[in-house]
Amino acid sequence: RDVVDALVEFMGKLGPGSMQNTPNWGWNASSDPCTDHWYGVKCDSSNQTVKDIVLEQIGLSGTVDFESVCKETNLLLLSLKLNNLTGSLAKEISNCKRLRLLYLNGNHFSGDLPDSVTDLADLVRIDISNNALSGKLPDMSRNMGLISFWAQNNHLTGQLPNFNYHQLEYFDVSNNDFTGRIPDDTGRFGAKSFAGNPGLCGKVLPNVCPVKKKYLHDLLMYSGFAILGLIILVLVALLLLKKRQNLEDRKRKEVEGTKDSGDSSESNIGQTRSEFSITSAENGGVSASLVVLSSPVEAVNGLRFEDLLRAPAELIGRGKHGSLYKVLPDGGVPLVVKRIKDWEISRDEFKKRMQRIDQVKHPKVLPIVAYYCSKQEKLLVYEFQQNGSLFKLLHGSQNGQIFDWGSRLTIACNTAEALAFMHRELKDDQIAHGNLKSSNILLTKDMDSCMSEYGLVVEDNGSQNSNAFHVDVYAFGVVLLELLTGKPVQSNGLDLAKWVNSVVKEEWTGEVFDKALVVESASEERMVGLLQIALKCINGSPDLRPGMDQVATMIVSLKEEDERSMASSGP
Ligand SMILES: Nc1ncnc2c1ncn2[C@@H]1O[C@H](COP(=O)(O)OP(=O)(O)OP(=O)(O)O)[C@@H](O)[C@H]1O
Repeated sequence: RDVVDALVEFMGKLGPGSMQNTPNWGWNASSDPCTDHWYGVKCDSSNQTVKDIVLEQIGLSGTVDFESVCKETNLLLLSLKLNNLTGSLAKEISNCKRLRLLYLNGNHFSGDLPDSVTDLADLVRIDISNNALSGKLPDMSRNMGLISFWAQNNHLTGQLPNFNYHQLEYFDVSNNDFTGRIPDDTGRFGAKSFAGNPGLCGKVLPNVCPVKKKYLHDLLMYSGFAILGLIILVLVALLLLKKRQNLEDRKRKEVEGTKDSGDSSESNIGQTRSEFSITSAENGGVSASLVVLSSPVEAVNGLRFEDLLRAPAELIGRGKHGSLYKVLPDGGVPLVVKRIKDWEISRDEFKKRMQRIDQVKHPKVLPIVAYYCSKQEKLLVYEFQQNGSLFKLLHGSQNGQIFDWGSRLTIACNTAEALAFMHRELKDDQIAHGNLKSSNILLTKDMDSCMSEYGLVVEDNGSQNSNAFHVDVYAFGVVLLELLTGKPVQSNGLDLAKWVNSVVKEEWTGEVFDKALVVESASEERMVGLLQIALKCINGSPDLRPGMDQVATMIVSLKEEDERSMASSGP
């Protein structure tokens, strides 16, 4: 009875329409909506509850009393579309808990769509289009089952709320006053669904959205972090530098103190410089023993052994054949001092050898600046090369440097020519390099390559000695393999040579090359050409290896071919 009374009250407020006087109108408290078949009412199969109320296009002109109509809590469908209804949509709409379909379109409703609509958990379709609704829409993503939302031709404002766009089949909010970004990230609804909202922007609309403030905020935040990180890094680097300087100062003072007191005992001298400075002082008149060869570097010409002794020294390598120190003489250029150990060679012989090497000058061979020879030790002085070695370039941290095919071929060519020249000039003296490897190919300040430590190693074995030039050719072949494969060498290059030989035998030649070269699309034809030269150099039978002259000629012509092809394929 309560429900019937409430429905009658609801109808009373809807105002007179065109159908009230028809015989089956019903809608009075003395009849039953189901059994007496009220106009527009449908009930469940047991005629107990009203399921649908459909009062469409019958000229109703009052207001909707949602509180009353929703007394029928089992209502599934309420359609009042295409009338002249006015007033607002009250929050009591949510009392129609099971409402699935709500059609209010084509009236004169005003005010907003109440938040309580989002409590209608079973709502499937809602049409509020063509009214005079205003205000913001509630967050409709809570209406999980919604598949149609029509709200076009109203005066709705604010940002579009979230919807379950993935689920929606129909969506129209065109011709309102919405603003901001379209939240539809599915892109399922085109411009038509959003048109007529001048303040809206998005992918599908002509209005492109400005960069989100959040992005700007994030960008600023992250750059802030990066700058902070950088500042910390710089501070740490400065701190380390300062520490190092202090250490060097301390060492220098220690050494100077030692000299001043006339005490040359080992224990008083800084560890890094002790090895060559003490033992070299064996014969007293030390300055006479340092032979300074004519050097292109002016600052080196007046170098005295005392200058070397006094200068701060840093051990930078301890190899098979000796130790290497970086030395910074007062006011001079940085030098390196190679201390060769266990070299059974007479002083005269050593001197003669060094002088011969000095006479044979090649621009791509690092000249010896000075040498020192005593019974117990041999020292060689070279200019320090700040850009490191080919080894470092190939296998060290590359700091984003690209070591391309052209540069590799140039180094191969320079080294081959320099080695061929030295072999030619020093053939009669039987002076080969003896220890060619990528760490002995250095890079000058102009990133030119130059070969270092020529002639410092002589194998004791007499029969091998006669093959010293062939050994150099083998070593050069291994350098070529390193350039081509980008792989480091172990066991004197035997492992790399073995691996390359096996891959080539299996005809997977392409697999051999450094990925960096493949990525750069270096000419495979010329890489294979260089590989063939390398394989000739590492021939197991020394006598079958080509001479360095021959090797240099082959590489020069390969380089010319490469340059020609670059020029013809250039812009
Ligand atoms: N003149 C130089 N300037 C700058 N770095 C150099 C110079 N000479 C050698 N080096 C580098 O110093 C490091 C140590 O050199 P060292 O000659 O002691 O090593 P090695 O050649 O591996 O040993 P070994 O010659 O005894 O077999 C190497 O990385 C080498 O490239």
